[in-house]
Order: sequence, then C-alpha cells, then structure tokens
Amino acid sequence: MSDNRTAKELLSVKHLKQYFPIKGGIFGRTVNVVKAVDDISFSVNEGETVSLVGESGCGKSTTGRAILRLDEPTSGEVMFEGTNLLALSKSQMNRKRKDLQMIFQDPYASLNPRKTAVQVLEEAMEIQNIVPKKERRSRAIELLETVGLSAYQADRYPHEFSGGQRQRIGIARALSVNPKLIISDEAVSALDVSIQAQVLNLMKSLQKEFKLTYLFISHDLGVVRHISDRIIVMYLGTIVEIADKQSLFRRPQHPYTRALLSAIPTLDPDRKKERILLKGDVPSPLNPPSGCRFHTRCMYATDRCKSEAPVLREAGMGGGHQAACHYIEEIAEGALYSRRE
Ligand SMILES: Nc1ncnc2c1ncn2[C@@H]1O[C@H](COP(=O)(O)OP(=O)(O)OP(=O)(O)O)[C@@H](O)[C@H]1O
Repeated sequence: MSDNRTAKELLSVKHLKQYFPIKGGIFGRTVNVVKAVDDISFSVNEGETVSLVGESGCGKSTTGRAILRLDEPTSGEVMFEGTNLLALSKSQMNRKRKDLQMIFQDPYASLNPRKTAVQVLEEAMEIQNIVPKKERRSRAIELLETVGLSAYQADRYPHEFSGGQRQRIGIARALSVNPKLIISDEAVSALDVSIQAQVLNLMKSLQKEFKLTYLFISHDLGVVRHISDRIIVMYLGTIVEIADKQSLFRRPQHPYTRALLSAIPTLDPDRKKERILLKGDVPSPLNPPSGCRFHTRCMYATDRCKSEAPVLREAGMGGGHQAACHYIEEIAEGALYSRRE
C-alpha cells in the first residue's frame, strides 16, 4: 500500500477519450460513434493498487487497452514516469511495453495452446530481449515456482492446467519482463471464489516482492474491496467517483456508487442496508444522455442534471475523495428525496 506522504506518481491519464467509429453503408462511411471512454483523468502512484469498477460496458477494458495502446486512443495523454506514451512511435512503444503488462480474464485465450508453460515465458523474455538465451529456461522455471507452480509442470501445455493455474502462468508471463505496472483486466472473474482468493493473495504478495503497481479492472466490488488502495467508479465512459477504499465503502457520495454498494450482500445482521434498485438498463454509449449521464437512472435527478454535466469535485470528508454530482451535499444531508416512486 502506498503512503500518501511519500507517494510518487507512476501513471497519469489526462482527458483520455476513446471513440470507436461505426462504419456502415456500401461506402463504409462512419455512421455513428461509440463514446466508450469520454474524457477521463486519474493517476496511479508507485506501489498502489487502483481499481476501475462499474457495470459491463462502462469503458473499463477500453481504458486499460488505451493506456497500453492496444487500441489507439482518440485523444488525451497517458503519462508514464513523465513520458506521454501516446506521443511515442510504434517501436518506442513496443520497447516501453516491458514496463506495462496486462493480464486478462481468460488466460486460455491469451496462452498459445502449442507452447508449454516454460516456452510461453521464454518467448516473452525473448521478445523483450531481457534475459540471455541460455538463462531463460531456468529463469522461467523460477518464475513458475514464484507463482505457486512446480518445476515438474514446466513442460505441460495450457490445456493440462486448471483455470487458476493458467492464470498463474499468465501472471508469471507478465512478471517475466520485470514490469512496473500491471493492468489486470477481470483477471479473477472467471475463477471459482476460493481460487479467486488464492490468486488475489498471490497478486498481493507479488506486489510487495516485485514492487509492482496495479491498475485493477473488475466489475466485482467484493474482489475490488479485497485488493484496492483506491477505487475509481465509472459510468458510461466517465468517472463518477474516486476515493480511497475506506472512504468509498463507508461514505459513498455519488448516487450510482451508493446503488452499486447497496447491492453487495452483508453477513452482519446489525448492518442491514436498504438495497437501492437502479431502474432500467445502462443507456447506449452510441447516444449517451445529455448532462449527467446517470440522470436517466438517478432517483435524485433534476432538470439541471439533464442539461449540465457535473464535474468531479471534492466530496465526503476530503482527502482526495471526489464525486461528479451536482447534489452531493444535499443527498448526504438527506435534503433531496427520491423524485421517483
Ligand atoms: N473495438 C470496438 N468497437 C466498437 N465498440 C467498442 C469496441 N470496444 C469496446 N466497444 C464498446 O465500448 C463500450 C465500452 O466497452 P468496454 O469493454 O470497455 O466496457 P467494460 O466496462 O470493460 O465492460 P466489460 O466488462 O463487459 O468488457 C461498450 O459499449 C463496447 O461495446
């Protein structure tokens, strides 16, 4: 966990936009645009775990992919150790990828079925040319052991491993190039709950051992609660709230965050909470609502929310807690009542 007094910024995303053109007609013209990520800014400090959460389609994966330039962002800046990644040439960016690795939800899809575990890691080291050829195999085996696999499993193929073990290989592959930042995109979502906990604990211990920084993408607030230092809540391509984990869970400020948190089951009978049901589905990013994007589902929305987009501003008890809502104070004081039956 990072200490704010000594925190050093590793990644800073500024006004990032990712619009995907939708082509149509016989001439393949752009007929519409998906605003998957629409002007978001945030930073991640060295050694920190910052999570991006929100419902499916809110732009979490798109943000991760844009940072790594797996898709070229429409505009904005991605500052990594003071260098704007979006201004690098393709070959400079390829070299930089050593420092920024991504792990995915489905390691089976991202592992070559014809390569053994050890070959997967050797290949990653070869691409980045970081370990002399004759040392790669022993380094790969060492890494497999670091992530909890055994040397005798090194020459097995992906299909010979369980889902959790494959994710461990995915993590070892990311580690094999000595990254500084790991972007984890729903890395434990496909695993059974008990295996999820093991992989999350492994990620935590690797973070300490290798001084890693994580950007952790997940739709699951239970998982995010386990691993995060700070949490960023996204809704329809925008950020609605940023806070450290304790502040977010104890004092959520945005009506959307309140609704998300109210859906987490609690085992404590003294802390029964009222479930806030969100009406309707998430609108399409092809045609996002005017003003505050959440206004169509917000029980507090006024005419102002329909026309004026709120900006992120200090909320709650301060300390970096920010939310984008016109009525943070009124909602907190209970002065605004639900406008919907
Ligand atoms: N290459 C693309 N072309 C067109 N639209 C895209 C593309 N990639 C993503 N989108 C759209 O952008 C929006 C955001 O998608 P994204 O995958 O980032 O969401 P997410 O929050 O990660 O959700 P999920 O967990 O379901 O992947 C969605 O509406 C998605 O359909």
